[in-house]
Amino acid sequence: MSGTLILVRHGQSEWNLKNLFTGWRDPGLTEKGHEEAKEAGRKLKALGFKPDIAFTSALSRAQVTCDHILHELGQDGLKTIRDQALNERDYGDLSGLNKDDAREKWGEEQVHIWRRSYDTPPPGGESLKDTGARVWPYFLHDILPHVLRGETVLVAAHGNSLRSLVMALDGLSGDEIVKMEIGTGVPIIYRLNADSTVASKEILED
Ligand SMILES: O=C(O)[C@@H](CO)OP(=O)(O)O
Repeated sequence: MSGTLILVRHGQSEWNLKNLFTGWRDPGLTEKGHEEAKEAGRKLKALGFKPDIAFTSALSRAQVTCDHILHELGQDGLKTIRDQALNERDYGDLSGLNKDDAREKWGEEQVHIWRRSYDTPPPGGESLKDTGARVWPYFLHDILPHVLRGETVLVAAHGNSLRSLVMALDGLSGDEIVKMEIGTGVPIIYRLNADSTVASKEILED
């Protein structure tokens, strides 16, 4: 067995609440979102987790979530690396549009394909496959070596950047990933084997 990888999607953002496609836009967290992030930190603390390093995206909702978690853990100031490789999937022309308005305009099925399919990009944006093509190499090169050294690594990122990571870690197919959702502020704990395969996975839901 090697180390531990803790994945957390940011708490609820202002645009999650308003039901807008967000992607690379940069809204802040709602009150509920701040609370979800703190609660994630409290859950991790109760279980005795103590990250050695943290990674987050270039977007504030993930960075603030990361800060809240580290604060709850009593680890303010822990080395934290911010990189846009962990950003949310770029929603292209859909960014800023209301998801219900989009369903009315293009139909329920088309919008679901843009939101959840593996390889169909939204207009002008990234598919989950495109997202994985930047998340996975970054994970392999920058994050995984820490886990394989036996460290505990916190990654605070986004629904779809984390879906692409979970897809690769769990070996899910393009069909299986369609049904997979990641909740805001819900930690996912992976223990990895020395050969980087998954030894165990636990989702810290309420
Ligand atoms: O708008 C977004 O960027 C994402 C995550 O909030 O939305 P969806 O769940 O529709 O992929």
